[in-house]
Amino acid sequence: MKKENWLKTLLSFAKPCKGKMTLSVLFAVISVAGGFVPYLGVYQIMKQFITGQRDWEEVLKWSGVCLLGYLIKIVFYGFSTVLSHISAYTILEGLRLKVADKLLKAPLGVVQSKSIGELKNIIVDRIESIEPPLAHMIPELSSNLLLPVAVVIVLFSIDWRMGFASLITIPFAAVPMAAGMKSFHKQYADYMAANDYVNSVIVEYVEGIEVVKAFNQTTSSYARFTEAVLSFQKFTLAWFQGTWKSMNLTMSILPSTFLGTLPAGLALYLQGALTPEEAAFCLMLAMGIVGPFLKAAQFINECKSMEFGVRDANEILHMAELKEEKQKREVPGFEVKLNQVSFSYRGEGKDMALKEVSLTLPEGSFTALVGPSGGGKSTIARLIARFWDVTGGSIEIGGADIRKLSLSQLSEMVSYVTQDNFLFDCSIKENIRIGNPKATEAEVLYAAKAAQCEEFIERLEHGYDTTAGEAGRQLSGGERQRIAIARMILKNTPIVILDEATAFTDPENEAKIQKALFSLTKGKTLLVIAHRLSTIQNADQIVVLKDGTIWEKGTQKELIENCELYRNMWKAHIGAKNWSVTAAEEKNRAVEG
Ligand SMILES: Nc1ncnc2c1ncn2[C@@H]1O[C@H](COP(=O)(O)OP(=O)(O)OP(=O)(O)O)[C@@H](O)[C@H]1O
Repeated sequence: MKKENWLKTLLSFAKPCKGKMTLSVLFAVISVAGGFVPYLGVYQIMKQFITGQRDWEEVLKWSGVCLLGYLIKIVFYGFSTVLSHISAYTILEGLRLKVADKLLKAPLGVVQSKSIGELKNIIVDRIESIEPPLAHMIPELSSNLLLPVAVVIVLFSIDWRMGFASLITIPFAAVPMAAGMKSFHKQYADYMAANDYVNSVIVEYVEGIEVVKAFNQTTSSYARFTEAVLSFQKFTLAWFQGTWKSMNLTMSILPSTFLGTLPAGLALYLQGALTPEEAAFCLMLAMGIVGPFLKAAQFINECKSMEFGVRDANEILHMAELKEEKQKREVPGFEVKLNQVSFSYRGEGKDMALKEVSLTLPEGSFTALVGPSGGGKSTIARLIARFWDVTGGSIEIGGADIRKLSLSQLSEMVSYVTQDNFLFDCSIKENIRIGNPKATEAEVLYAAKAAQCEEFIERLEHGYDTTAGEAGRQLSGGERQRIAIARMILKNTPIVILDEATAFTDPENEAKIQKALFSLTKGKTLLVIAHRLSTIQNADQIVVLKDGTIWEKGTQKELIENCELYRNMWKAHIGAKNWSVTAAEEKNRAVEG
């Protein structure tokens, strides 16, 4: 992966808010300048008293100046903060959109090589962790750094010895600080790795809670979970124990500026080099150096968190993309052709899921893929939908290599319904509308009806407006599949792939859906993967796949006559069907008896 500087990446997303960021810096500087005015005001007031003038008008004037300075500081700090927050959210928005876009453009395998926990960690937590430092850095870091710098400059301008005296604690504090920071980057990287691990184990635990409940009765029996939590706790404790001494020492030495300024101020006053008001002013100024400086030091941690956030986001931003043409291409037909297609999920030429498969799905025909588990049926379907690119050979639609089409053009041509049907947390209606966001209400209802969804949707409390989350567990696997089929019907593409699309549906509904599907897909290039062979017996061609190669192909009649593998599969299917009918009859007889 190409390594890019994290700051460069971050700034590349800052382009739309460059003006706002510049203004934010400018306002922060004005705020710092405003914050310095009260120091000068207090000095003038002090002078009135120390010199014995006590001109109340002067005192009142300088009090007003202090108040004005303070107001300028607050108001401009507010402006700066607002602008820096707007900029931070703009940067985060750009980053999140780019990451989401990247996930769509990357091959599915690359995305799936990361666990859900890992992805959630990057997209939700890491990117979110960039926001607070980003939003606060400009106003806070500017004031917390510029103010001490300005104070030190003023101290030097009053007397260079007072300037040095105010910095006396720095070399002493630097020693323990350097010791504490020695392995900061490595420790932080280890902390992030430990954090990632514990997060991904927690997400895995929550995702697999059903299995945990079924096979382990208590949390502690889920060893991986407890071990991960414990090791994270141990790691953080060890880190804290390794650094608290040096950090506490630094924090106690650094603010003790009086150790330098008090004796120096007194000595210079006694020598006559400083007037009493100058000496008092220097002592007052020296006290204002360390507080902001320590606050600025907190940003070291925040900057690291930002660095790691951007670095991890960068990992996604630099994922390999499926190459695509930007321009739409004229595709004369919808015949699908696999030319010597080979494919390995590992991309290294080993564990070939498909080996030089050549197959034509004529336009408007119905092809079924059958065969033993692991034969490569779903792989063919995924490759046609271009979730991955073929390792060898090519796939054409209407004579055009699908790698030469844009992903959106391909998506307009191909619908792919799988066994895993994800419902987004919006209404059932909106979930169906994903198939075609421009569909009218009537079209959505029509698709739902055709996919036999109406009966169970009407059962839900808010019908079509029930959110998928609300419907949640109320929806069975078969019902979810029917929603996915409704999406496909609404999408209305010329090529349709159904990968075990009705596997979870009960036989009665399956028959109805099949009927609807076959009438709705008439004239389309249809590819069906099914284990229930009775559902595909009328296919124009049935392709038997075994071990990544085409074992045999033909019509149902031809295969029963010529292909022993298919014949056995058919017998097993019919046997299972007869068995289930007989079992049901026996059960009925027992109930009646
Ligand atoms: N995401 C993946 N990563 C790695 N290997 C995979 C992946 N998906 C499938 N495979 C492997 O590729 C081969 C073909 O799998 P495929 O899912 O295409 O078979 P199938 O015929 O559809 O099986 P089934 O009928 O069980 O769904 C199998 O050996 C499988 O283990």
